[in-house]
Amino acid sequence: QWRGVIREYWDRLDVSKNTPVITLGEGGTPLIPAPFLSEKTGLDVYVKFEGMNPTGSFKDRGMTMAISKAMEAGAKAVICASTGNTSASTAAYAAWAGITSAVLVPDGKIAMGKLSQAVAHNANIIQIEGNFDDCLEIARELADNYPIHLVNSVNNDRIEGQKTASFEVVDSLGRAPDYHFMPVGNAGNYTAYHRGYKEELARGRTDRMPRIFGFQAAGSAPIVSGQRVLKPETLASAIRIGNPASWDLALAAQSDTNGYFGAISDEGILAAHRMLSQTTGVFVEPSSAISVAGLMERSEAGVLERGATAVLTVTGHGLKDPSWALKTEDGSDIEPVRVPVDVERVAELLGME
Ligand SMILES: Cc1ncc(COP(=O)(O)O)c(/C=C/C(=O)C(=O)O)c1O
Repeated sequence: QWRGVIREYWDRLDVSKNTPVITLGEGGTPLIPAPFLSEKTGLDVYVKFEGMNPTGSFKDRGMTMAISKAMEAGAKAVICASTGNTSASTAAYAAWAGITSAVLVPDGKIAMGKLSQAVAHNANIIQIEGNFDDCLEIARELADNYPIHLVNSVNNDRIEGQKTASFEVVDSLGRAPDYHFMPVGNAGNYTAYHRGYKEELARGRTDRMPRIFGFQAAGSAPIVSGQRVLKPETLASAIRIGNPASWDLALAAQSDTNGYFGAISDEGILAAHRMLSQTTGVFVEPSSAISVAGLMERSEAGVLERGATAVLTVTGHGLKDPSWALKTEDGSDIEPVRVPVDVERVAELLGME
């Protein structure tokens, strides 16, 4: 029986018998072989399906640590800025812990699934008339000046919890992969995977450090361009972030992994989203599909070694933002065919003559 990230990796986290373990059973997510993507790229491709965490995104890994450590420090209230998934996770873990949560979200820019979670878990939700970066500035100010604990990924406890995903990949493969692909918003997750693999290397559980490839949406790619994006724009709302909170840490990680940051267009993200769900049976929110788009782009660029092992982290479940699956490539609504109760008609439609 999986006991959640803190209990599974107790000796690799900064916890003690004084740490209350606030958990919803996060972690232990599937590492799914992807034969279609392997065939297409000539690599051995696996998908780490982080949408299978309790609130449907990888944020739960960091939240179990952030809220547990906050409670250890006596916190009675937590706050976060969020494009959506952090707010859903904060609200859920705070509800279980019986403490108050406040979440600041960019007005009108949060996917319905995520908003419904924050509401359902009774968070104090405030829509800020600005973008995620504005929300984070306010959340940091409040945490500095009021008795409320910040649980964004600027809080190292979040990175600590999220590094456990690398441990699970090494547990599953018996070593680190050659390449790891993931989306990048604040770059906390990029930092966390690097930290996890570095620790696994130091404890001799792997003989290699993967090259970590991080991808941003073309309209919101500060790390790729090297400068802050004041008005980030992309349909991938989870990673619509113009001033990454872990920018410096991610650049340090990039140099240690011979890593790469790339940008993908919104069209490329949606094409990858369709490819993943139709060929690999994994349904993710658009931002997560950028890992697949990045794999294809780097494979077509001819920079990936044939036969190498690649892990793609897909960070959020498709049910968070399902509307994109109901639109065709040209953006028109998909309306499934409708017939009367008539078995011949159905047989005909299914081509069963
Ligand atoms: C589905 C999904 N995929 C990728 C990212 C990027 O991770 P980082 O690069 O560690 O920021 C996010 C981030 C979301 C928030 O930042 C938030 O919820 O406030 C996400 O929800």
